[in-house]
Amino acid sequence: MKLPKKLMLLGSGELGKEFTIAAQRLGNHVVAVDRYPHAPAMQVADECEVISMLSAEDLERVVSKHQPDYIIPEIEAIRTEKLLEFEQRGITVIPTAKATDYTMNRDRIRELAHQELGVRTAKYAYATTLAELQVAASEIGFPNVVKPVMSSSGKGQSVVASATEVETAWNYAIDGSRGDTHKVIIEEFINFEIEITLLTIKQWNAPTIFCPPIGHRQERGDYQESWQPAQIKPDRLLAAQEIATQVTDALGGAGIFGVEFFITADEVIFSELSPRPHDTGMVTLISQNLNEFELHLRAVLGLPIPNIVQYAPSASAVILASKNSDSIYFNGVAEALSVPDVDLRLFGKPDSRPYRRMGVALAKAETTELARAKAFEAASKIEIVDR
Ligand SMILES: Nc1ncnc2c1ncn2[C@@H]1O[C@H](COP(=O)(O)OP(=O)(O)OP(=O)(O)O)[C@@H](O)[C@H]1O
Ligand SMILES: NCC(=O)N[C@@H]1O[C@H](COP(=O)([O-])[O-])[C@@H](O)[C@H]1O
Ligand SMILES: [Mg+2]
Repeated sequence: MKLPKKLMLLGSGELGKEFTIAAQRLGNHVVAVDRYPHAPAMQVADECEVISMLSAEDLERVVSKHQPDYIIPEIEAIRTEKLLEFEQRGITVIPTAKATDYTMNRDRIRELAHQELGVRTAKYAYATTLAELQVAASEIGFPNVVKPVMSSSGKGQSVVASATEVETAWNYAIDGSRGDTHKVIIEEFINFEIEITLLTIKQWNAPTIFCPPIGHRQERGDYQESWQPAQIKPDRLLAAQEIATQVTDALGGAGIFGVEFFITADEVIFSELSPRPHDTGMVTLISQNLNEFELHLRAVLGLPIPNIVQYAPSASAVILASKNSDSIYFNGVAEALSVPDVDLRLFGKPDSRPYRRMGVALAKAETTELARAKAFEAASKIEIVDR
């Protein structure tokens, strides 16, 4: 294997930025692509392109122009049929074009896990009209969770407490849906003790390996804080590792996957997975010898991963914007960094909107509780101002 390789990143947010840094540390050439200019990964990549990644023509144009060795999707919203075509033409799509196609929408990956592989998931049904959703809701029971089939980061997702709320949830899901599909998934509400991301590294020519489990807390369907290791019983962890291996084997290829599980008093329930680094996995930027981006890169390029070492209990806490602005400054950086074993990533997104993730605070400590408190404290010291 000869380096450098040319890597084309489809999606250039905070996850892509750290991946680009990891790739360039080993001398690779990165072309960062996204829908808007000055996206985080573009600030550190060798070259960049601003296109609609849902457009087959746009994708064709940039792939023909740059002739990458690898196409590395960083977001879900990509014209995945086109990725299948690139793969047939001999370009390696990470982890596989099939994996990006199956995980673009919630229905295919859910059916693969539940129907083909027999993995335990929340009870679910689909609806394409309000009337269908009302019937499905009465069958699944209350509370339940309604989500657009095409969405991520909690967009269009709501918890429905009773029959009177179904219509509001339907409208919210349709408004929050990516594209023009009017299909929603309704799931039984899982009353979990903890939810985890199991970073699963699938390699070309070596066995699948795992990072210590990451616990996380979500609000509005979007992650607020994560910590590692998550305290779960060894037999639960083993069960999650077996499911993660089964699902990622069915998707094939190589790379890191963020496999999400709900852990209840007596069950391990598969939720969904990202065939790429996971937002909650940003905690590995401080916790491990190799972070999730370095692991992804090594898996993609077929480089060895001799060990994954967790240095100490660690945590991450998000820094969110509160309003629309295109003039972003951060106050409180010095205060946040004055505590030992605390670090920050400020993504450099050119504009903000309410709840947009603009940065993350990272912390290490003697226990996950202390690390969480430190990361939260550091994040709360950062104030986003206009000038
Ligand atoms: N059936 C459920 N029962 C209980 N909580 C749920 C259920 N489905 C989703 N949630 C909560 O909402 C969060 C977001 O849901 P999910 O992961 O399906 O959405 P997402 O939009 O794909 O998020 P992301 O892209 O950020 O991973 C979950 O992490 C969990 O906290
Ligand atoms: N849960 C998926 C996730 O966290 N994805 C990360 O957020 C970026 C989009 O951010 P934006 O919406 O602020 O542009 C994506 O590009 C990726 O880095
Ligand atoms: Mg999720």
